[in-house]
Amino acid sequence: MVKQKSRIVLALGGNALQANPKEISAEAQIKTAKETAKSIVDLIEGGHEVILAHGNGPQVGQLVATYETAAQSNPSLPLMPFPECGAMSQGYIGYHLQQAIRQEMFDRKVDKSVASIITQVVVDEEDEGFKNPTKPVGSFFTEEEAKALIKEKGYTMKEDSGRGWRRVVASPMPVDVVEAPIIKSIVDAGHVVITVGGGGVPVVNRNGQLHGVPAVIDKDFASEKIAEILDADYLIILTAVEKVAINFNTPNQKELDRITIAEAKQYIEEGHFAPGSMLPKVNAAVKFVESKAGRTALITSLEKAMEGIEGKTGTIITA
Ligand SMILES: Nc1ncnc2c1ncn2[C@@H]1O[C@H](COP(=O)(O)OP(=O)(O)O)[C@@H](O)[C@H]1O
Ligand SMILES: NC(=O)OP(=O)(O)O
Repeated sequence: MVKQKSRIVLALGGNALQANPKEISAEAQIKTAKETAKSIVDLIEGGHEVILAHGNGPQVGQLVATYETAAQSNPSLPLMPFPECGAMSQGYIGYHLQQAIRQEMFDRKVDKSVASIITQVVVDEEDEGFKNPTKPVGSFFTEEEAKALIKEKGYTMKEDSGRGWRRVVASPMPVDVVEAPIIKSIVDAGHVVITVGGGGVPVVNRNGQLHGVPAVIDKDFASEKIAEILDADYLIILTAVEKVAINFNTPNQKELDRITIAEAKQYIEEGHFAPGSMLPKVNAAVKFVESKAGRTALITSLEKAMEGIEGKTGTIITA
Protein backbone atom coordinates (compact mmCIF):
# COMPACT_ATOMS: atom_id res chain seq x y z
CA MET A 1 0.00 0.00 0.00
CA VAL A 2 2.64 2.53 1.08
CA LYS A 3 4.77 4.06 -1.69
CA GLN A 4 8.55 4.12 -1.34
CA LYS A 5 9.92 7.01 0.74
CA SER A 6 6.64 8.21 2.17
CA ARG A 7 6.11 10.54 5.08
CA ILE A 8 4.17 8.58 7.68
CA VAL A 9 2.63 9.71 10.95
CA LEU A 10 2.35 6.64 13.16
CA ALA A 11 -0.05 6.90 16.09
CA LEU A 12 0.77 4.28 18.74
CA GLY A 13 -2.13 2.98 20.80
CA GLY A 14 -2.03 1.84 24.41
CA ASN A 15 -0.97 -1.71 23.59
CA ALA A 16 2.20 -0.41 21.91
CA LEU A 17 3.22 0.83 25.37
CA GLN A 18 1.72 -1.72 27.79
CA ALA A 19 1.04 -5.33 26.81
CA ASN A 20 -1.27 -5.54 29.84
CA PRO A 21 -3.40 -2.40 30.41
CA LYS A 22 -3.73 -3.37 34.08
CA GLU A 23 0.05 -3.13 34.57
CA ILE A 24 1.20 0.45 33.99
CA SER A 25 4.72 0.00 35.35
CA ALA A 26 7.95 1.46 33.97
CA GLU A 27 9.43 -2.06 33.61
CA ALA A 28 6.45 -3.32 31.61
CA GLN A 29 6.53 -0.24 29.37
CA ILE A 30 10.29 -0.55 28.66
CA LYS A 31 9.75 -4.18 27.65
CA THR A 32 6.83 -3.38 25.35
CA ALA A 33 8.61 -0.34 23.85
CA LYS A 34 11.47 -2.66 22.77
CA GLU A 35 9.01 -4.81 20.81
CA THR A 36 7.27 -1.73 19.39
CA ALA A 37 10.62 -0.29 18.24
CA LYS A 38 11.12 -3.28 15.91
CA SER A 39 8.00 -2.43 13.84
CA ILE A 40 8.95 1.25 13.79
CA VAL A 41 12.53 0.61 12.64
CA ASP A 42 11.20 -1.76 9.94
CA LEU A 43 9.51 1.29 8.46
CA ILE A 44 12.55 3.53 8.87
CA GLU A 45 14.76 0.88 7.24
CA GLY A 46 12.21 0.77 4.42
CA GLY A 47 13.21 4.37 3.63
CA HIS A 48 10.16 6.12 5.10
CA GLU A 49 10.12 9.29 7.15
CA VAL A 50 8.47 8.35 10.43
CA ILE A 51 6.85 10.77 12.84
CA LEU A 52 5.68 9.04 16.01
CA ALA A 53 2.75 9.97 18.20
CA HIS A 54 1.48 8.00 21.16
CA GLY A 55 -1.30 7.81 23.73
CA ASN A 56 -1.04 8.50 27.46
CA GLY A 57 -4.52 7.68 28.83
CA PRO A 58 -3.40 5.04 31.36
CA GLN A 59 -0.21 6.93 32.31
CA VAL A 60 -1.68 10.43 32.77
CA GLY A 61 -4.58 9.00 34.78
CA GLN A 62 -2.15 7.08 36.98
CA LEU A 63 0.03 10.18 37.57
CA VAL A 64 -2.92 12.38 38.56
CA ALA A 65 -4.35 9.67 40.84
CA THR A 66 -0.95 9.06 42.47
CA TYR A 67 -0.59 12.73 43.40
CA GLU A 68 -4.18 12.76 44.70
CA THR A 69 -3.57 9.69 46.87
CA ALA A 70 -0.28 11.13 48.18
CA ALA A 71 -1.97 14.45 49.08
CA GLN A 72 -4.75 12.58 50.88
CA SER A 73 -2.28 10.93 53.24
CA ASN A 74 -0.01 14.01 53.50
CA PRO A 75 -1.82 17.33 52.86
CA SER A 76 1.51 19.18 52.61
CA LEU A 77 2.14 17.43 49.28
CA PRO A 78 0.85 19.41 46.28
CA LEU A 79 -1.69 18.06 43.81
CA MET A 80 -0.35 17.91 40.28
CA PRO A 81 -2.63 19.39 37.60
CA PHE A 82 -3.54 17.53 34.39
CA PRO A 83 -1.32 19.61 32.02
CA GLU A 84 1.75 18.96 34.21
CA CYS A 85 0.92 15.24 34.41
CA GLY A 86 0.42 15.26 30.62
CA ALA A 87 3.89 16.78 30.16
CA MET A 88 5.40 14.24 32.59
CA SER A 89 3.76 11.39 30.70
CA GLN A 90 5.14 12.71 27.38
CA GLY A 91 8.57 12.88 28.99
CA TYR A 92 8.79 9.37 30.35
CA ILE A 93 6.97 7.64 27.51
CA GLY A 94 9.15 9.54 25.01
CA TYR A 95 12.24 8.52 26.97
CA HIS A 96 11.28 4.83 26.82
CA LEU A 97 10.52 5.01 23.10
CA GLN A 98 13.70 7.00 22.40
CA GLN A 99 15.89 4.43 24.14
CA ALA A 100 14.20 1.50 22.42
CA ILE A 101 14.27 3.05 18.93
CA ARG A 102 17.83 4.34 19.30
CA GLN A 103 19.04 0.86 20.29
CA GLU A 104 17.11 -0.86 17.50
CA MET A 105 18.53 1.60 14.93
CA PHE A 106 22.05 1.13 16.32
CA ASP A 107 21.73 -2.68 16.14
CA ARG A 108 20.57 -2.46 12.53
CA LYS A 109 23.15 0.19 11.60
CA VAL A 110 20.53 2.81 10.75
CA ASP A 111 22.36 6.15 10.95
CA LYS A 112 19.63 8.41 12.40
CA SER A 113 18.87 10.13 15.67
CA VAL A 114 15.60 10.05 17.59
CA ALA A 115 14.24 12.70 19.96
CA SER A 116 10.96 13.48 21.63
CA ILE A 117 9.56 16.96 21.81
CA ILE A 118 7.40 18.03 24.74
CA THR A 119 4.59 19.25 22.55
CA GLN A 120 1.92 21.82 23.36
CA VAL A 121 -1.30 21.69 21.38
CA VAL A 122 -3.56 24.72 21.21
CA VAL A 123 -7.25 24.12 21.94
CA ASP A 124 -10.25 26.44 21.91
CA GLU A 125 -11.36 27.50 25.38
CA GLU A 126 -14.98 27.36 24.14
CA ASP A 127 -14.64 23.79 22.81
CA GLU A 128 -17.75 21.73 23.61
CA GLY A 129 -15.41 19.00 24.90
CA PHE A 130 -14.91 21.00 28.11
CA LYS A 131 -18.62 20.65 28.93
CA ASN A 132 -18.92 16.92 28.29
CA PRO A 133 -16.00 14.72 29.47
CA THR A 134 -15.40 11.80 27.08
CA LYS A 135 -11.74 10.80 27.30
CA PRO A 136 -11.07 7.64 29.37
CA VAL A 137 -7.87 7.84 31.46
CA GLY A 138 -6.18 5.72 34.11
CA SER A 139 -6.99 2.21 35.24
CA PHE A 140 -10.08 0.07 34.69
CA PHE A 141 -12.55 -0.45 37.57
CA THR A 142 -15.60 -2.59 38.24
CA GLU A 143 -18.97 -0.81 38.25
CA GLU A 144 -19.05 -1.03 42.05
CA GLU A 145 -15.56 0.51 42.42
CA ALA A 146 -16.47 3.20 39.88
CA LYS A 147 -19.59 4.19 41.83
CA ALA A 148 -17.52 4.47 45.01
CA LEU A 149 -15.00 6.76 43.23
CA ILE A 150 -17.79 8.96 41.84
CA LYS A 151 -19.09 9.38 45.38
CA GLU A 152 -15.74 9.76 47.12
CA LYS A 153 -13.74 11.84 44.59
CA GLY A 154 -16.42 13.39 42.38
CA TYR A 155 -14.92 11.81 39.24
CA THR A 156 -16.98 11.33 36.08
CA MET A 157 -16.73 7.61 35.26
CA LYS A 158 -17.96 5.72 32.20
CA GLU A 159 -17.91 2.18 30.88
CA ASP A 160 -15.12 1.82 28.23
CA SER A 161 -15.91 -0.50 25.28
CA GLY A 162 -16.91 -3.51 27.41
CA ARG A 163 -13.51 -3.47 29.20
CA GLY A 164 -14.52 -1.91 32.53
CA TRP A 165 -15.18 1.52 34.03
CA ARG A 166 -12.70 4.40 33.75
CA ARG A 167 -12.47 8.02 34.75
CA VAL A 168 -13.32 10.35 31.84
CA VAL A 169 -12.02 13.88 31.38
CA ALA A 170 -12.54 16.75 28.94
CA SER A 171 -11.07 16.17 25.49
CA PRO A 172 -11.10 19.28 23.28
CA MET A 173 -10.12 19.12 19.60
CA PRO A 174 -6.58 20.14 18.62
CA VAL A 175 -6.40 23.48 16.78
CA ASP A 176 -2.65 23.92 16.25
CA VAL A 177 0.68 22.38 17.28
CA VAL A 178 2.91 25.00 18.93
CA GLU A 179 6.22 23.25 18.24
CA ALA A 180 5.35 22.32 14.62
CA PRO A 181 8.24 24.29 13.01
CA ILE A 182 10.82 22.48 15.18
CA ILE A 183 9.18 19.13 14.50
CA LYS A 184 9.26 19.84 10.76
CA SER A 185 12.95 20.75 10.84
CA ILE A 186 13.82 17.46 12.61
CA VAL A 187 11.85 15.46 10.03
CA ASP A 188 13.34 17.42 7.12
CA ALA A 189 16.82 16.73 8.52
CA GLY A 190 16.07 13.00 8.20
CA HIS A 191 15.72 12.16 11.88
CA VAL A 192 12.96 10.48 13.85
CA VAL A 193 10.73 12.56 16.07
CA ILE A 194 8.28 11.60 18.79
CA THR A 195 5.63 14.30 19.16
CA VAL A 196 2.08 15.13 20.31
CA GLY A 197 2.48 12.43 22.96
CA GLY A 198 -0.83 11.91 24.74
CA GLY A 199 -2.37 14.27 22.19
CA GLY A 200 0.00 17.04 23.35
CA VAL A 201 -0.30 19.20 26.46
CA PRO A 202 -3.54 21.15 25.91
CA VAL A 203 -2.98 24.92 26.06
CA VAL A 204 -5.16 27.94 25.37
CA ASN A 205 -3.84 31.17 23.92
CA ARG A 206 -4.89 34.17 26.03
CA ASN A 207 -3.55 37.41 24.52
CA GLY A 208 -0.51 35.63 23.14
CA GLN A 209 0.28 33.71 26.35
CA LEU A 210 -0.10 29.95 26.49
CA HIS A 211 -1.84 28.43 29.53
CA GLY A 212 -2.22 24.71 30.25
CA VAL A 213 -5.79 23.51 30.72
CA PRO A 214 -7.12 20.41 32.52
CA ALA A 215 -7.95 18.06 29.66
CA VAL A 216 -6.50 15.19 27.63
CA ILE A 217 -6.52 15.59 23.86
CA ASP A 218 -7.22 12.45 21.89
CA LYS A 219 -3.90 11.35 20.36
CA ASP A 220 -5.65 10.18 17.17
CA PHE A 221 -6.89 13.72 16.48
CA ALA A 222 -3.55 15.28 17.46
CA SER A 223 -1.76 12.80 15.17
CA GLU A 224 -4.11 13.80 12.37
CA LYS A 225 -3.36 17.48 13.01
CA ILE A 226 0.42 17.05 12.89
CA ALA A 227 0.05 14.78 9.82
CA GLU A 228 -1.75 17.62 8.02
CA ILE A 229 0.77 20.24 9.15
CA LEU A 230 3.74 18.08 8.03
CA ASP A 231 2.00 17.23 4.74
CA ALA A 232 2.27 13.49 5.48
CA ASP A 233 1.23 10.92 2.88
CA TYR A 234 -0.08 8.42 5.42
CA LEU A 235 -1.69 8.43 8.83
CA ILE A 236 -1.31 4.99 10.38
CA ILE A 237 -3.18 4.32 13.61
CA LEU A 238 -1.91 1.25 15.45
CA THR A 239 -4.21 -0.23 18.07
CA ALA A 240 -5.19 -3.58 19.62
CA VAL A 241 -7.36 -4.84 16.73
CA GLU A 242 -6.22 -5.87 13.25
CA LYS A 243 -9.25 -4.35 11.54
CA VAL A 244 -12.09 -1.97 12.27
CA ALA A 245 -15.42 -3.78 12.45
CA ILE A 246 -19.07 -3.03 12.05
CA ASN A 247 -21.48 -4.68 14.48
CA PHE A 248 -18.44 -4.96 16.75
CA ASN A 249 -18.67 -7.58 19.52
CA THR A 250 -21.91 -9.05 18.14
CA PRO A 251 -22.52 -12.32 16.25
CA ASN A 252 -22.85 -10.18 13.06
CA GLN A 253 -19.41 -8.58 13.44
CA LYS A 254 -17.85 -7.86 10.04
CA GLU A 255 -14.29 -6.69 9.67
CA LEU A 256 -13.61 -3.96 7.16
CA ASP A 257 -10.71 -4.20 4.64
CA ARG A 258 -10.93 -1.08 2.52
CA ILE A 259 -13.50 1.66 2.92
CA THR A 260 -14.12 5.03 1.36
CA ILE A 261 -14.70 8.12 3.48
CA ALA A 262 -18.35 8.03 2.38
CA GLU A 263 -18.72 4.48 3.75
CA ALA A 264 -16.86 5.41 6.94
CA LYS A 265 -19.20 8.36 7.48
CA GLN A 266 -22.22 6.12 6.99
CA TYR A 267 -20.91 3.60 9.56
CA ILE A 268 -20.20 6.46 11.98
CA GLU A 269 -23.77 7.70 11.50
CA GLU A 270 -25.08 4.18 12.18
CA GLY A 271 -23.14 4.10 15.51
CA HIS A 272 -20.75 1.23 14.77
CA PHE A 273 -17.73 2.76 16.54
CA ALA A 274 -17.46 3.24 20.29
CA PRO A 275 -16.87 6.85 21.46
CA GLY A 276 -13.55 7.25 23.26
CA SER A 277 -12.01 4.22 21.51
CA MET A 278 -12.68 3.39 17.82
CA LEU A 279 -14.79 6.43 16.93
CA PRO A 280 -11.96 9.01 17.24
CA LYS A 281 -9.69 6.76 15.14
CA VAL A 282 -12.18 6.51 12.29
CA ASN A 283 -13.02 10.23 12.55
CA ALA A 284 -9.31 11.14 12.50
CA ALA A 285 -8.74 8.87 9.49
CA VAL A 286 -11.65 10.45 7.61
CA LYS A 287 -10.46 13.99 8.44
CA PHE A 288 -6.94 13.20 7.19
CA VAL A 289 -8.06 11.60 3.92
CA GLU A 290 -10.47 14.47 3.28
CA SER A 291 -7.84 17.13 3.95
CA LYS A 292 -5.95 16.70 0.65
CA ALA A 293 -6.13 14.47 -2.42
CA GLY A 294 -3.81 11.47 -2.33
CA ARG A 295 -3.77 11.01 1.44
CA THR A 296 -4.47 7.55 2.88
CA ALA A 297 -5.18 6.31 6.39
CA LEU A 298 -4.73 2.82 7.81
CA ILE A 299 -6.00 1.38 11.08
CA THR A 300 -4.45 -1.91 12.19
CA SER A 301 -2.59 -3.60 15.03
CA LEU A 302 1.05 -3.08 15.88
CA GLU A 303 1.82 -6.75 15.18
CA LYS A 304 0.31 -6.44 11.71
CA ALA A 305 1.80 -3.01 10.96
CA MET A 306 4.18 -4.19 8.24
CA GLU A 307 1.54 -6.37 6.54
CA GLY A 308 -0.91 -3.49 6.78
CA ILE A 309 1.57 -1.14 5.17
CA GLU A 310 2.04 -3.68 2.37
CA GLY A 311 -1.73 -3.56 1.85
CA LYS A 312 -2.28 -7.14 3.05
CA THR A 313 -4.39 -6.43 6.13
CA GLY A 314 -5.87 -3.70 8.32
CA THR A 315 -8.62 -1.26 7.42
CA ILE A 316 -7.56 1.17 4.71
CA ILE A 317 -9.51 4.42 4.38
CA THR A 318 -9.28 6.21 1.05
CA ALA A 319 -11.13 9.00 -0.71
N1 LIG B 1 -16.19 -1.00 15.71
C1 LIG B 1 -15.08 -1.38 16.32
N2 LIG B 1 -14.16 -2.12 15.64
C2 LIG B 1 -13.02 -2.52 16.24
N3 LIG B 1 -12.71 -2.23 17.54
C3 LIG B 1 -13.58 -1.50 18.25
C4 LIG B 1 -14.81 -1.04 17.68
N4 LIG B 1 -15.48 -0.32 18.62
C5 LIG B 1 -14.72 -0.35 19.73
N5 LIG B 1 -13.58 -1.04 19.52
C6 LIG B 1 -12.57 -1.21 20.58
O1 LIG B 1 -11.68 -0.10 20.46
C7 LIG B 1 -10.37 -0.54 20.87
C8 LIG B 1 -9.34 0.48 20.40
O2 LIG B 1 -9.51 1.66 21.18
P1 LIG B 1 -8.50 2.02 22.36
O3 LIG B 1 -8.13 0.79 23.12
O4 LIG B 1 -9.09 3.15 23.10
O5 LIG B 1 -7.29 2.50 21.50
P2 LIG B 1 -5.75 2.73 21.75
O6 LIG B 1 -5.08 1.57 21.06
O7 LIG B 1 -5.49 4.02 21.05
O8 LIG B 1 -5.48 2.78 23.23
C9 LIG B 1 -10.26 -1.90 20.26
O9 LIG B 1 -9.28 -2.66 20.88
C10 LIG B 1 -11.68 -2.45 20.49
O10 LIG B 1 -11.75 -3.12 21.73
N1 LIG C 1 -4.29 10.90 24.87
C1 LIG C 1 -4.76 9.72 24.36
O1 LIG C 1 -5.47 9.70 23.35
O2 LIG C 1 -4.39 8.58 25.05
P1 LIG C 1 -4.84 7.07 24.77
O3 LIG C 1 -4.56 6.80 23.32
O4 LIG C 1 -3.97 6.24 25.68
O5 LIG C 1 -6.28 6.97 25.10
